[in-house]
Amino acid sequence: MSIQVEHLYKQFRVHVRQAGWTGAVRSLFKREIRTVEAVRDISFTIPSGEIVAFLGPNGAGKTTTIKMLAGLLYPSSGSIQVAGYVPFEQKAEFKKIMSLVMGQKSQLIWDIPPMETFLVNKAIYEIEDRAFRQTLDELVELLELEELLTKPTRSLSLGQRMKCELAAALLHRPKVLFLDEPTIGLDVHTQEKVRRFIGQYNREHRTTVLLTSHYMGDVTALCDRVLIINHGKLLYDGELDMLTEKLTPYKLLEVQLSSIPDISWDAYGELVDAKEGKVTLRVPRERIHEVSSRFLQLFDVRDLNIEDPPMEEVITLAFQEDAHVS
Ligand SMILES: Nc1ncnc2c1ncn2[C@@H]1O[C@H](COP(=O)(O)OP(=O)(O)OP(=O)(O)O)[C@@H](O)[C@H]1O
Repeated sequence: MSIQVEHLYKQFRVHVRQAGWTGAVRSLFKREIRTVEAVRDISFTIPSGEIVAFLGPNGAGKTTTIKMLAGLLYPSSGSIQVAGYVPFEQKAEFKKIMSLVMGQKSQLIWDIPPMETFLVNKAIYEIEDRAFRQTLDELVELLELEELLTKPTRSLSLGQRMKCELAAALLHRPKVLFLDEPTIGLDVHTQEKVRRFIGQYNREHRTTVLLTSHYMGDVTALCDRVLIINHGKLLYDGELDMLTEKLTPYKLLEVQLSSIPDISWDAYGELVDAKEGKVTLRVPRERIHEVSSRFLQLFDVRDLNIEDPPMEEVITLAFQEDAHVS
């Protein structure tokens, strides 16, 4: 169930409000309209069963794109096919094979327990009794929902509600899943649980997943491939590892020594920090083995650690206007 997007554009026409009350009065007679180019010429393909991260800073165009993929917004131009369907045609069969989860919006009915929303979804998606029971049992086990099913939704914590949102979205066994910030606001432990569930679900059911998240932990744990968008344009489509290598052509070498010698570290790399016996250097990727061996030969090394720069650093660089990532 692949996703194909070609030359996708979305413009919004917004009324410009003038400042102050005289401006407001003037706007009544003469409405000034501005065009917001939210998505500008985006093309990509996601093969069936793949899980891909869709990243970009605030206002980059992620939600707008996802809403078009889920059939909630009309594109201004370009084409989209999701599992062979044109989303904005809103065919009933299309709704049955996809699901959209938005971390900021709830699809659960607030005043009743999640189980009742699940039953509403059963009716909407025409899920047979047996299939419903089976899927529900699996989701209750994987997401540990047992205790939550009959509590009023409004009394659930954010994390508990998010797990129920995921279950509600998956009851009809969608083949394509759009997840817009599924871990937003969750504590680290619940984030970890939710992302583990998404990974497991994707592997077991070969669901195609497009995921947006501002948490790099979600991305590194779940996705090999990332799409990066900024100002509505696609800046990068490729492997996360390649992006890291391109943007940060160095590794971090941390060495714990018995004591820090009073020498220049220039011959080893760029010094980041040196305190309490620990030296941290930025070392070009191609020199990392040679530099680590030299350390082991020349110094009294107690511990040595080689790491990629933090993903947040890579992504911050990737979001920059002039990042040469494509
Ligand atoms: N309904 C709308 N009317 C007018 N402008 C809109 C509308 N929806 C989105 N926009 C604008 O389109 C641009 C892209 O917004 P979008 O919500 O897609 O960004 P995003 O990447 O999802 O951001 P965030 O990470 O903050 O959720 C922004 O400039 C936003 O203000």
